[in-house]
Parts: sequence; structure tokens; C-alpha cells
Amino acid sequence: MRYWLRHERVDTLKEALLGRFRHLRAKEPLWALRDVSFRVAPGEAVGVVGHNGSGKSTLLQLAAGVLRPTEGRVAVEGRVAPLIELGAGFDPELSGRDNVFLNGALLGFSRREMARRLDRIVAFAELERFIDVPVKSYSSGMYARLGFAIASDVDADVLLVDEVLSVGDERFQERCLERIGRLRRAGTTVLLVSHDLALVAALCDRAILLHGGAVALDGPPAAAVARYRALQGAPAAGTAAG
Ligand SMILES: Nc1ncnc2c1ncn2[C@@H]1O[C@H](COP(=O)(O)OP(=O)(O)OP(=O)(O)O)[C@@H](O)[C@H]1O
Repeated sequence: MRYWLRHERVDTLKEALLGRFRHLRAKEPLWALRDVSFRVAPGEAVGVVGHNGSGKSTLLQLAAGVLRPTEGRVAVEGRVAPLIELGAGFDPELSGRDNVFLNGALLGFSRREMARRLDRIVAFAELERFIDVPVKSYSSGMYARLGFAIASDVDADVLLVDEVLSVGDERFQERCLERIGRLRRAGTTVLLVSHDLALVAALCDRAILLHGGAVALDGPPAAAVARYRALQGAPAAGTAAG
């Protein structure tokens, strides 16, 4: 996956003050992921770890179909429930209730089907009092609660979770973990991005460590955690321009 970095800068403070902006614009390619190749078996829970900017969110966005790879191929089988960005898939002007229907529609569910699930979703999110309020007045934790409650209630084959759980309070996180555990036992495939290495070790069968957009290790979570720590501060050659 290649992005373009757009550099913009004003030459000197004096020129800026004089209003003579001389923007230097340069476009630099940045390979957020390169030569990344792996498979996840149905029912497997895989943690994706790595330092800031190593490509984790990009990987999940590719799996969710939000991004298209510049080169190569991403294939995901079954229904995918992406929980990849706070508020993604939510319309801030709509109430929590209407967003449940909106998200359901995005995942291919009829209004009637979502109506059947609504009470359960609201109860899990514990948002009874706020469900008819526009979600723009939700806190980030409330967004995460509703997002997780929907994504984990739609019989997905693949659940993609990107860090969003970290904004929930401790009790909610525990309930999420319990639910992810239950989904796993029911055969759901889980791809989980997290900086919480203990969580990855507890929840995942396997971990993929990204470093500079490349796979530095694909194996047992404990090995990925050890390698992650060893790589602390090591240059990430993989994100070089090219
Ligand atoms: N839309 C974009 N345009 C340009 N570059 C981008 C874009 N999104 C991400 N990048 C770059 O791609 C690289 C990987 O970003 P990504 O968000 O996938 O990392 P991450 O591992 O999820 O990081 P973090 O732990 O900080 O969330 C970074 O160098 C980032 O600057």
C-alpha cells in the first residue's frame, strides 16, 4: 500500500510575515506496507502489533475494503464487521438508534432484522438513556460502545478491531473481551490491532509484528512481544520512499 506524502512549507518567517508565501510542494511516495503476505484461517484470532506508523491501521483498512491495495491482492471471505475507527460508519447528526439501522444496512441487514437486534445492542452498549440522542453528543467511549455492540452482534465471519476498545472503561473492556472470546468459540475470525501486548497475548493464537511496513515476525504472541521490545528504537527501513 503506497500513500503519497505531500510536503508543504513556507520558506522563511520573514516571507510568511510579508505574505509572500512560497509553498514548496513535493510529493513523496510512502510505502505503508510492502511485501506483506499472510493468511488467517477461519476461527483464528490474530493480533497485529507494531510501533506507531508501522502500518497496522492500514492493514486493517485493507482487510475492511476501505482501502484498495496499490499492488497485490487482499481477499476476505464472509461477512466482515469492521470496527476500525471511532465513529466510522456513523452519521453524527443521526441518533444512536438510527445509526444502528444505518450500520446494519451497510452490513446488508434489513431494517426489520436490525429492529430485532436493537434492544440487545442497546443493552450491551448500556446506552438506553442516550439512544435517541444524536451521536455527535456522545463521548468517545460511548461511540466505541455502540460501535462494538453493533459489530459484535451481526453474525460476522470476520471481526476487525482497531484499538477502539482502548477508549472504553475497564468494565466495558472486560465485557468486550468476554464477547470476543464467545465469538471466537463460535468460529468468528478476529483480527485485532492493539498496543496492549498483554491483551494480544491473552486473546490471540498468533501475532503479526509489523515494522516499517514489513512483517518482522509472524508467530506466537509471546515471541512477537519479545521482538517488539527488541525493535524499540530500531530504524524502520521498510517505510523508505521508493
Ligand atoms: N492517508 C495517508 N496519507 C499518507 N500517509 C499515510 C496515510 N495514512 C497513513 N499514512 C502513513 O502510513 C504509515 C502507516 O500508518 P498506519 O496508520 O497504518 O500506522 P499504525 O501502525 O496504525 O500506527 P499507530 O500505532 O500510530 O496507529 C505512516 O507512516 C503514516 O504516516
